[in-house]
Amino acid sequence: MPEQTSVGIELADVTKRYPGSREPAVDGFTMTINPGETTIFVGPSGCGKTTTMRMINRLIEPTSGRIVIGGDDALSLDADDLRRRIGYAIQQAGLFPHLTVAQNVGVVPGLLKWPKKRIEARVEEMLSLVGLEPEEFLRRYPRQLSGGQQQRVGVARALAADPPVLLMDEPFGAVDPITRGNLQDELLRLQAELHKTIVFVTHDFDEAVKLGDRIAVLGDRSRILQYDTPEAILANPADDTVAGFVGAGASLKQLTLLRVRDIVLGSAITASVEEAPSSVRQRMATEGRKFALVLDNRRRPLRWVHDRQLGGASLAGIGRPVGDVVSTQSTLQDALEAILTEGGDAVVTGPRGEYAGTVQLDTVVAKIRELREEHQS
Ligand SMILES: Nc1ncnc2c1ncn2[C@@H]1O[C@H](COP(=O)(O)OP(=O)(O)OP(=O)(O)O)[C@@H](O)[C@H]1O
Repeated sequence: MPEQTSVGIELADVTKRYPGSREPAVDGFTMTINPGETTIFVGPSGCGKTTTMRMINRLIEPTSGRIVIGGDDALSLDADDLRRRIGYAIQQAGLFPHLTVAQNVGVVPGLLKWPKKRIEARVEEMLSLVGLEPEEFLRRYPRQLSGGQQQRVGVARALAADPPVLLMDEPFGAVDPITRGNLQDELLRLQAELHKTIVFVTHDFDEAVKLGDRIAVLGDRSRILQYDTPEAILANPADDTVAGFVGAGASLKQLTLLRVRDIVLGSAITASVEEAPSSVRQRMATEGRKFALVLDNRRRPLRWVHDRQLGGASLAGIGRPVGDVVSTQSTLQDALEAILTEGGDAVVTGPRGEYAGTVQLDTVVAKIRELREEHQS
């Protein structure tokens, strides 16, 4: 397999029949997995996700079919050699309990006969990469780590030999929801830097939406029910089974994929604290607006004022303080939350906290409608 960072994977008519089983566990599976992307296999328990994934590194030997990784026929390579070139992370980390963290992370580089010094340096680099302080963790044993820390070590181990392909089988399945969210965020951060070809198995559709560039929704015997981007699957599930799997609230889930920078911002009537209330009221009347946004002298949003509150001599201290603000990086879900807590348009601020525009409920609704129409075939 070439040592380049991005390699694609082709599976052609791959079938697995376990000895003694009448039905194949995977039946004629054909898929192109794009290089440098995260592809998620998602589907109900027992549908064949793990079997399909493990055939890629030949932890399970296919009964028939072809698997090509980065242009090489995986089935004609030496299986041990192949496995050393593909990172593998599993649920509960699967660390060797009698080896230290350093030894666990160094396993594959050791098998590849890297010099000792290079392994040590690589182990430290990998632990830092997954957010574990090397000095603190190198000499610990897996039982001396929390579940989340074990998963991090598992990811560090999978990445240690810098494999172009990473297989991850429910790697965050055994930790609490908060740790799980953190590990997912870290994987996104790592992948933005590393651009590995990742195949990730989960039965959690929300995890698939969050992490996947592409999602394959699998049914019985690994039949591909839909294989597309998260946006397209949410906007237009291929059939009722996929729709059932996507679950309730598909439109709300779409909001987690869109950012404030993806929509056209609205504009509020703004006023500086020094401006005379009467002049603000006049501008509001001209534009037919009920509310204006008061900014401080660095254009940071302070308060919303209603035109009824503009009878006095100064804007200082009147109106309702702006609570939740969002940035252009925020998701539309964050913006919707802000709209709901604020009870009106969400205020968008720039890098220095300065006012940049607003997000209106109508814009959010229109964006979802637009996406749906775009993906309607
Ligand atoms: N070693 C084996 N021998 C016989 N049948 C097996 C073996 N391993 C798995 N199977 C069967 O193959 C089918 C697919 O299993 P697989 O583990 O690939 O599913 P999965 O989608 O990963 O499930 P889960 O989400 O529960 O892990 C199941 O019906 C399972 O019982």
